Amino acid sequence: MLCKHFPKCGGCQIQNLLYDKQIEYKINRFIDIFKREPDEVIKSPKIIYYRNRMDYVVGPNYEVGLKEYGKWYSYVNIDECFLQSPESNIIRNKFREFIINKNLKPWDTKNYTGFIRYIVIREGKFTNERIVNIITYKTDNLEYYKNIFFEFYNEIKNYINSFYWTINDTISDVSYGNINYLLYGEKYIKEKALDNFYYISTNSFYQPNSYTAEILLKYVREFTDPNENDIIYDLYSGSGFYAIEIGKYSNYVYAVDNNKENFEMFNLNKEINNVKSVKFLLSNVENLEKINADKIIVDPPRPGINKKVIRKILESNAKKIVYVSCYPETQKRDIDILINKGNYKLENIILVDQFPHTYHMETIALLSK
Ligand SMILES: C[S@@+](CC[C@H](N)C(=O)[O-])C[C@H]1O[C@@H](n2cnc3c(N)ncnc32)[C@H](O)[C@@H]1O
Repeated sequence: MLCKHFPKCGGCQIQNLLYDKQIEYKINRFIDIFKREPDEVIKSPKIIYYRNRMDYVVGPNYEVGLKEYGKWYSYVNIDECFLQSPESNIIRNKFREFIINKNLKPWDTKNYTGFIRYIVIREGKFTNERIVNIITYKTDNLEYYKNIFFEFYNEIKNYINSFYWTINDTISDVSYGNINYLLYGEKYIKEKALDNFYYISTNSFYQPNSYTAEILLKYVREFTDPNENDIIYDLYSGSGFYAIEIGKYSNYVYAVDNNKENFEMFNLNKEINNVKSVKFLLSNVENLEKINADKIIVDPPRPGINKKVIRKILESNAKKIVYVSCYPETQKRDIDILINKGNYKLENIILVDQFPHTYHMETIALLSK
């Protein structure tokens, strides 16, 4: 596959390599960082249309697509992308046509003018449910725009289950905001991983590749090896992706995340999967007083585990740490600290190709003592 927007588009960086060569590239990157080979390398079951979320940005000249790699003010007007789905292509292209026809002004990140900022599409690969969210700057004409957006909804309604409008009234160039209107359909969509269902809202966290997400879940369960009486913390838990699965086997599971939308989804996830015992602590992980755990699952954002949190993990003396990461450089840094200061041993580390055609990878490490 070589998409016509490559290499300008920032969505994929190594699409010019055949898939096996991409894997080779990632193994070499892994070896560079960890100074050892991964114990296992797992390819993505799907290499096109694998992403369940795309945040298409709107540029000042009615570009709708992604940014050029590393350039915050260069927009790639995309009419075909192999990352999400054919339906996503249709919706995005119709959206561009719509904002042009209706003369809706794009937001300009340089001059802080305009209105339309992003269109975010999320979909459940195994449920075929889809949520569309239009992100704009603020307006005094709420009802007027609700009616306009309803016209767009009518154009795409056959493809979606849920239609939102979010207002980001700040100058930050982000695809979320604090005012959310459900304009049509279901409040949330669902995705399936192994035997579990997970609710997804406009901005709750869900692993972006639904196919490898199942693989992560399986390995995290296997590495954690949960027993009935284990006390298990799932740090940076999102909406409880791992905690819900682990909660089927252990009675004392605590998920910790600081995002309210994740908390809301967690409560629904707990219900739909009938996992009663798992508890959610809505908090910054670094604010936990103490981590009193036998086993810890940790899946931080790119900067890795906060220093205070590392200290608390070391103090916990947990016998197993399962460390999932989307940023191997910070994971290596943290693993070294855990090994050197906590006497942990790196038992296993695997590479999962969660992001085909990009140089990103997911890694899962099992540390124990
Ligand atoms: C990579 S995601 C992992 C989510 C989850 N493990 C999953 O697989 O769905 C990182 C999560 O960390 C949360 N987060 C970021 N900083 C945090 C902090 N300081 N304290 C608690 N949660 C945080 C985010 O809300 C996000 O859900």
